[in-house]
Amino acid sequence: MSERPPVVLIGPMGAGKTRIGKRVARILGTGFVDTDRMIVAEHGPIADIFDTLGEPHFRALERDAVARALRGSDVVALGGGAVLDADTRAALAGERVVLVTVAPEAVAPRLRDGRRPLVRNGLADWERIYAERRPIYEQLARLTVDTSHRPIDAVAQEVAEWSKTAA
Ligand SMILES: Nc1ncnc2c1ncn2[C@@H]1O[C@H](COP(=O)(O)OP(=O)(O)O)[C@@H](O)[C@H]1O
Ligand SMILES: O=C(O)C1=C[C@@H](OP(=O)(O)O)[C@@H](O)[C@H](O)C1
Ligand SMILES: [Mg+2]
Repeated sequence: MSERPPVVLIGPMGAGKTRIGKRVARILGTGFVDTDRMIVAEHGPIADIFDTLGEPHFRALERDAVARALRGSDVVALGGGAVLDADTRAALAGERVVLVTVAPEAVAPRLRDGRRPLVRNGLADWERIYAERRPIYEQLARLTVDTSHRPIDAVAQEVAEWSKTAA
């Protein structure tokens, strides 16, 4: 566990935050935390939380998970909507925040596993949600990497190298 604030991956659903975060941590030889995985471990599948308790309840669980993850983790992948929370945005300001992006045509096959309740009705919803959040992502990010046409390993390597030089 590191004394410095973590490297934090943000960005739209299916961009690769979870996969890349895990690889970055492996390259750096450090720990990794995914806030969605914390929520699933503690409260069950995300789709079930949305269906039974609603999105506001999920966001409250997420806010709590993010606050814990940011304390003392090395690499953290957030869920795509975590930055909607003002406390989370304040905590991320000026930190080593990486925006992971992807083009609609590349993300479409990645969203078909049915685990993301907000995009059950298809790509148009993904595009609308991304457009709404894009200004927030871009304001917070100090590095942007696109995963549409590059293998996960190459992107992870770039993020790991950058994280060593970023104060
Ligand atoms: N170049 C790539 N970079 C990142 N993820 C990719 C890439 N190509 C395919 N994927 C796939 O995209 C899916 C979504 O990745 P995930 O890390 O869960 O995204 P997020 O956490 O941003 O929602 C995974 O199944 C992953 O294997
Ligand atoms: O963008 C969002 O609002 C969400 C993104 C998901 O995480 P990923 O971005 O890792 O898919 C997950 O937190 C939930 O389905 C809601
Ligand atoms: Mg994820």
